[in-house]
Amino acid sequence: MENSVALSLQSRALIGSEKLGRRESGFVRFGNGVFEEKAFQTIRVGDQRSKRASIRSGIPDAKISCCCKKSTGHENFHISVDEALILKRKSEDVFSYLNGRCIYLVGMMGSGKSTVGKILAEVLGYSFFDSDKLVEQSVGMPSVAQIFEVYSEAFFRDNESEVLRELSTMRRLVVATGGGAVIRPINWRYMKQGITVWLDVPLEALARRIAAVGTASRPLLHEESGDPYTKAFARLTALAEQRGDAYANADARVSLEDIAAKQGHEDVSALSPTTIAIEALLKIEMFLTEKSKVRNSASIQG
Ligand SMILES: Nc1ncnc2c1ncn2[C@@H]1O[C@H](COP(=O)(O)OP(=O)(O)OP(=O)(O)O)[C@@H](O)[C@H]1O
Ligand SMILES: O=C(O)C1=C[C@@H](O)[C@@H](O)[C@H](O)C1
Repeated sequence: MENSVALSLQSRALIGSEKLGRRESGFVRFGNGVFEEKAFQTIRVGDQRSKRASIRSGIPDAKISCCCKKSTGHENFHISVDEALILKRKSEDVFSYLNGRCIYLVGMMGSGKSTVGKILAEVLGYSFFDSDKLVEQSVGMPSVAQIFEVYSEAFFRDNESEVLRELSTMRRLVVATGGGAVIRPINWRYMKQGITVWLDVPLEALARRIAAVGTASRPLLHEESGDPYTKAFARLTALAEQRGDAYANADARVSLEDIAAKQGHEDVSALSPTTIAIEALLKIEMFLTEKSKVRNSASIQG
């Protein structure tokens, strides 16, 4: 990607959080019990100075309500007051441990990286980025599917690595990475500048989610024939086999099967994105506290 080609990073309205600081209250509104997608702000990042200035300058405090309504308008994930409070408390614990480090969510297509990522960004006062969207913007095409078709998967992957490299220089971001970002070792070098979290979702659940919205926007799932669930499941299974343990490089693993078992649910579809976001915060906290214990005992010994 040419430096002169300004790529646009798309960020949430919380882009100004570094200047505004963390809002201690009012980041959830319990009235309607639903999160609401906010308008995205576009900043130019071809020039690193203007990128950082945009992030620092901030925008007026956005009112954040308690619900996540995807832009498709199909889904509403309701959250209870209890869950909202746990989410808030846990985010406060994790915030200080993070010390500004970014969170990179990895996982298969449809694993909920964007949905959960937006919740995490909101409660931490971080900015949210979707690396697929950043690649679309940097290439100047409306969809990943089109980039694959007009150029190639390799071209997409090169641009994806470049986007991750740029993001790795920044702080206080939650990044939903592309499902295949884990296959290139260089991408791990970039993502490991922050904390990496794997959303581990059973393939059946992924296929169900993807079938519900169709496979058109996901080029790697679109080639198979058959009904949407069957083709999504077949292709996801093949991709999971090819990728082997790549996702397991992440610092923290959020297993939906484990959460469901813990909470006595038979099916992971009973788990709301908020529940998953809370578990992600717990796992991040565990990873960071473990790491600081190891560091402390090494400094005592040495
Ligand atoms: N916990 C959940 N329960 C039910 N549906 C969910 C949950 N989390 C996400 N979804 C739905 O699954 C679909 C995929 O979610 P999302 O876009 O967040 O995944 P993603 O990992 O970012 O996908 P991709 O990598 O393909 O962009 C969406 O329709 C979303 O509403
Ligand atoms: O799993 C994958 O390889 C992909 C996932 C999507 O997020 C996109 O990055 C693209 O469709 C490839």
